[in-house]
Amino acid sequence: MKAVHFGAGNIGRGFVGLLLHDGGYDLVFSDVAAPLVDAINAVDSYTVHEVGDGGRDTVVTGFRAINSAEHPSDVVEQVAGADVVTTAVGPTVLRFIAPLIADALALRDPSAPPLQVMACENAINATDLLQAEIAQAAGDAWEAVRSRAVFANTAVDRIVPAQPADAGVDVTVEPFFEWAIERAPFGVNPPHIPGAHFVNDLQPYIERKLFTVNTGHATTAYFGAQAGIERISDALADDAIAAQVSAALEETSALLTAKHGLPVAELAEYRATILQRFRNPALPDTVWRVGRQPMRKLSRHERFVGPAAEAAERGLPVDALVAAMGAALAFDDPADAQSVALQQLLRTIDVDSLVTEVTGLGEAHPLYSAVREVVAARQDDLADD
Ligand SMILES: NC(=O)c1ccc[n+]([C@@H]2O[C@H](COP(=O)([O-])OP(=O)(O)OC[C@H]3O[C@@H](n4cnc5c(N)ncnc54)[C@H](O)[C@@H]3O)[C@@H](O)[C@H]2O)c1
Ligand SMILES: O=P(O)(O)OC[C@@H](O)[C@@H](O)[C@H](O)[C@H](O)CO
Repeated sequence: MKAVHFGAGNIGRGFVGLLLHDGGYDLVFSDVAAPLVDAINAVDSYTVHEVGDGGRDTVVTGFRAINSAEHPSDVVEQVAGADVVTTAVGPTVLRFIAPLIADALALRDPSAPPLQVMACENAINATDLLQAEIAQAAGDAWEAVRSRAVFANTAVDRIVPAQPADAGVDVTVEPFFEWAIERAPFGVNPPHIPGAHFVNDLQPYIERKLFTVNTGHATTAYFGAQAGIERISDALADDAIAAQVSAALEETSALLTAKHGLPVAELAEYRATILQRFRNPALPDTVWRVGRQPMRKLSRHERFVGPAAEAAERGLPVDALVAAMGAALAFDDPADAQSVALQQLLRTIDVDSLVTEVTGLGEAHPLYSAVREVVAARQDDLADD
């Protein structure tokens, strides 16, 4: 069995690749970072180090990497003959890999079992997005090739921090992981991924994950950055920040209960586990990694505006989520292109244009005025500087 995984970065090597290896797949990583591709091809194995309570080392073997920028036709050929394709490139990069998958479907033996495609990104229905991009790339050929692949949305959860430059291909991760995958698209032939679980309805899983793990993580990062703290575990050790994070997560949990009927006690336990994971002192995770790309994180269906908008529509509280958005607006990392762009927008466009452009909220939305207030406050702060 063969799997092609796009994006040999932190989660790609430290989680998706690891579980595919455990499932018995020969692994082909595809990436555009030449030094990373070379480093992967220079070794026969790499180690995933789990740090923290119960952590262990696992050695991954049976892989190679292809630079898709330099050798796109090699990647197309590998995908055409693969059983599984996964991605962990970031939701905004899916459109760049879609043409390769579209070309591979055109090349694929029509009598072969369908290629099983799963995007493993932090976004709602990322695989649907990838499928739409592949359809667009295939153009008129799509109808003829679409039956050669099946597409399943997934929710992946494991904290994999940025790796030190001297780590080589090895990856340091937390011990916890969860991978929920839609069952229906595979019929009677799901991929063999030990540790993953297949579910009938992914929406509660992906929303519980994105609106708890990622909302809480980002809230920690943005308040931590504002307080001049580097590490996520240190930020949560600050009582005031921990209280802000808990308050934001109580709001998202209330929404998850109202929307999906998730039990209150179960969500309280889920939140406690997550906060414990963030506090893992052995995990060298930073506010800069977790806060990266603040404009993506502040967009309409993401970890802040997504749950806050639905909560506001239901008359549920949103104050803590809006406060966290205020902290996100102050995230100022010169090394992050979106942070730089956001600070520039805050300085140059009017408050209503900014709310609409960044959050996608219309003026009539019940969340609009609260978000407008934190944007205006941030603009006032910048004007005073
Ligand atoms: N790190 C985590 O804790 C974690 C956990 C769950 C989900 N995720 C999600 O996984 C995705 C990747 O995150 P990450 O932390 O591994 O980031 P990362 O930056 O470590 O890895 C992304 C990789 O994608 C590669 N890439 C960029 N463009 C590409 C292209 N066109 N083709 C092939 N490869 C390309 C990059 O070179 C990089 O190696 C994101 O969507 C993220 O939200 C991350
Ligand atoms: O990857 P992002 O930028 O969407 O979010 C940053 C972190 O919150 C994220 O990578 C988490 O570590 C991960 O989602 C845990 O499963």
